[in-house]
Amino acid sequence: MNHPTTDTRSDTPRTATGLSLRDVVLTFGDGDQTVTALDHVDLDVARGEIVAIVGPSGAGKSSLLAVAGALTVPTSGTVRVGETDLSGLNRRRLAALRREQIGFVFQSGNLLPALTARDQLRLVPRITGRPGRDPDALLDAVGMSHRADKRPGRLSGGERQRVGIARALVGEPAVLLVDEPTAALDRARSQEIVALLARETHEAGVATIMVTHDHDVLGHCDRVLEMVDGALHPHD
Ligand SMILES: Nc1ncnc2c1ncn2[C@@H]1O[C@H](COP(=O)(O)OP(=O)(O)OP(=O)(O)O)[C@@H](O)[C@H]1O
Repeated sequence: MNHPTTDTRSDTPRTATGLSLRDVVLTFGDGDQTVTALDHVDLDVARGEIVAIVGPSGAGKSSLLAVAGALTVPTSGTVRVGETDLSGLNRRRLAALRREQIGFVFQSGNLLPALTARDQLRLVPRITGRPGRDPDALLDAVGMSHRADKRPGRLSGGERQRVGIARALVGEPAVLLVDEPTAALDRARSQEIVALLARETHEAGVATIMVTHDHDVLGHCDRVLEMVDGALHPHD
């Protein structure tokens, strides 16, 4: 990440900011009951960079993903996805930005039970209205081309997670938000999945934030930050 490079697929400079949070505060409740979930958070994630967020339960990691993913409007501060300042957008435009610019990967893949792996990916362009990446090429890239015709019930946890990653990337998002991707996986599978996330982040030029409790996988990430009481710190 030291040298400005150009992503082969999109011509997006690796130094371009994919996601930017400035002085973001998120509080819940009021008066004596106020909880500060995010406490003046500043964070820039470049296109082609994967940043891991660790930290204790209740520190604000899920809140960070919710704000970065345009699911929760912060109490104050600025969130930008690419060049777009989210504070200027109404609910309809926020929903459109989520569909078009943000990919989500959850703990267990969150796939639709009735659809084959290929059809999970084919559904995305119908929702976004944009062609996106070729489903078969992307399934190949995540090592799932031989399972493309299988439904989630016939796939292992690691395979489901691979399909979930491919589905999150098929719409060519600017930002990828990943919540505990290895929670349901054994150690070897966890390493494979985070290595895959890092490789796809670099190759697709997406700005990735991964929340994890799994310290064994941090070596795959470009940066690691720790969240404590709603504030971000460098991780030793
Ligand atoms: N909807 C809500 N209403 C009130 N308080 C909330 C709400 N969502 C989160 N909080 C509080 O905000 C703080 C941060 O919660 P958050 O879920 O972001 O932490 P976390 O780091 O993701 O925790 P975990 O690792 O357990 O998932 C906590 O004190 C939590 O209780």
